[in-house]
Amino acid sequence: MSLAKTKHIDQPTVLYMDGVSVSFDGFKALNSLSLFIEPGEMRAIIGPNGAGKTTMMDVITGKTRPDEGTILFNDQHDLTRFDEAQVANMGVGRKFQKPSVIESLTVFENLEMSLKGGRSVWQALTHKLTSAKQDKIDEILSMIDLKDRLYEDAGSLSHGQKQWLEIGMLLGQEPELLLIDEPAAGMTDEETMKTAELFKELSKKHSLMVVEHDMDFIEALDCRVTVLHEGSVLAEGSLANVKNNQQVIEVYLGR
Ligand SMILES: Nc1ncnc2c1ncn2[C@@H]1O[C@H](COP(=O)(O)OP(=O)(O)OP(=O)(O)O)[C@@H](O)[C@H]1O
Repeated sequence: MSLAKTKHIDQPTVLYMDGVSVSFDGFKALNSLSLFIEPGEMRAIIGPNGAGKTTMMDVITGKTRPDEGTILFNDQHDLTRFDEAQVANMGVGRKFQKPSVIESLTVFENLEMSLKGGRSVWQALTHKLTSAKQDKIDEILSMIDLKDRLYEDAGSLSHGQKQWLEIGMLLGQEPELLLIDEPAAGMTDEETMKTAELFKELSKKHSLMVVEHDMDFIEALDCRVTVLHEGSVLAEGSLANVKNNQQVIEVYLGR
């Protein structure tokens, strides 16, 4: 039986999770979680502390193995069977909350290092990139708006710029699905809105799952929202829709 036959919906999905549960010492961090993301979709995930948002990203990316449930990438790869490196290679990129750019390297060097396929021995010896790789770096730089900081150390960038650089480094891996954890945390209002614009641009070519608490940012993303609570989906819909949901107000927004 092909894996796709285990799906309970007909439409194509880039990410399909059904009945996913994870327990830590008897406590269910994920409790029969089911959600799916369509190809090319941007989805915001919100929910109170401890709702299971990080654990959900951990099971998608092969960091944590679920006790039960189905997780499919592109309707064909059963992600529960692979480790973190394999899932990343398949095209699922993850950005943790804290930027992990190498501060002593320049913006260019950070990006160069992140490119898929790395550098060949010849390129490393001659310090030359293939024109395809140079084009890729140019494309990423325009996207993250760091063209004029190219040869400066990443350590000299603002917090927001470091986050954008790290997103650029993820793009170097050419992921199909990006999982991004609290990108707006610590950003100025201006950086937050610029990040929303960047994500809208990214969503033209990638599918995105964005975990965030900042409601202004989520409003600017203008996408479907899933509310997690106690390890499962409490509500799903437009932001306006979930904001008016009485249960969502009680467990999250009304606090
Ligand atoms: N390795 C672990 N061992 C034991 N309990 C864990 C572990 N990881 C997570 N938990 C528990 O599972 C629940 C869900 O945690 P998780 O970090 O996924 O929530 P979250 O929605 O990401 O929260 P936050 O918004 O605070 O980041 C929490 O109660 C947490 O304490």
